[in-house]
Amino acid sequence: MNKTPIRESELILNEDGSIYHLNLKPDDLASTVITVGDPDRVAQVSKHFDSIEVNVSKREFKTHTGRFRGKRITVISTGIGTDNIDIVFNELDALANIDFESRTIREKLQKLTIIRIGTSGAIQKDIPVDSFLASEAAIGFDNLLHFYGNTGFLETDLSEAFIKHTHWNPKKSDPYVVSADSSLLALFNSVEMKKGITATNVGFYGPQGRKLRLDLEDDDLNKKIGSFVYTGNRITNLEMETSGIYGMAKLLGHKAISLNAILANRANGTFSKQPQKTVERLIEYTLNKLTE
Ligand SMILES: O=P(O)(O)O[C@H]1O[C@H](CO)[C@@H](O)[C@H]1O
Ligand SMILES: O=c1cc[nH]c(=O)[nH]1
Repeated sequence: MNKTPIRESELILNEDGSIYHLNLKPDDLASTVITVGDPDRVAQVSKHFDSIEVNVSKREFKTHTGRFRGKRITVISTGIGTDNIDIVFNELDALANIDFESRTIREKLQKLTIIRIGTSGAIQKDIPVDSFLASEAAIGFDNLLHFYGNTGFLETDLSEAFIKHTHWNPKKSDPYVVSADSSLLALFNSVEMKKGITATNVGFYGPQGRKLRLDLEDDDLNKKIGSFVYTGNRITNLEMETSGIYGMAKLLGHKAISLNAILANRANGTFSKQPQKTVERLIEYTLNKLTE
């Protein structure tokens, strides 16, 4: 074990001893963590808690830690995008696995259980708005994972087949595929929960094939993504964080699952008439499954 202290420019602590962006101290973190994109969704989750012991905010990162039916849970907002996932996951892991006094990695590493409750747009006609979908795997059109070593877990056969099928323009990115934690996939399984491969992109408009005033590089991108099938599995939905979450969780040794409230159906051109209600149902579903 390397006991050289991590330098002040790498492990950045605030004056009160909290970690740089999240403003949290190690004791503030529960071993079960729910991540949401929208800071307002944090209170939507924690309003179900019996008690809240931590309430901290900085930038887009809002955190509540409390108890739900006796189980200690942290709920934290990541904001939008895998660039924020890099910050949140490195800092959550530091809180769990680095001794802030000695600035060294702990001998015994803690494995966090991380559940994303997010919103997403389906690209398959048969996945209606207001349904739930668990991401069995994520294909990342962002490039976050390529900045790290030890990525032997990437499912390169799938990404190579995808690149070939879509004639992917390499100027966009080098797509990478990471699978979900299988025990969490089983925990959140039910007839209500659809499953599929989630595509994570670097934007909401052009990168997800949305056209307002701007021309797209490839008008057929979503169709090509939607027609890709690999060993019976298809890409079902688009959002902006899951590939980073799955990749960072695998690199750091944590368990992660991404649960999607489907608010848009891009193939049918529809959007939910009750987005808040659908997200609320997914929150209740998640909290119940965590404590069943
Ligand atoms: O609702 P959240 O969790 O933010 O997730 C989705 O919504 C945002 C875009 O509207 C992106 O972050 C996307 O991944
Ligand atoms: O279509 C959608 C809906 C929610 N979030 C996304 O990223 N895309």
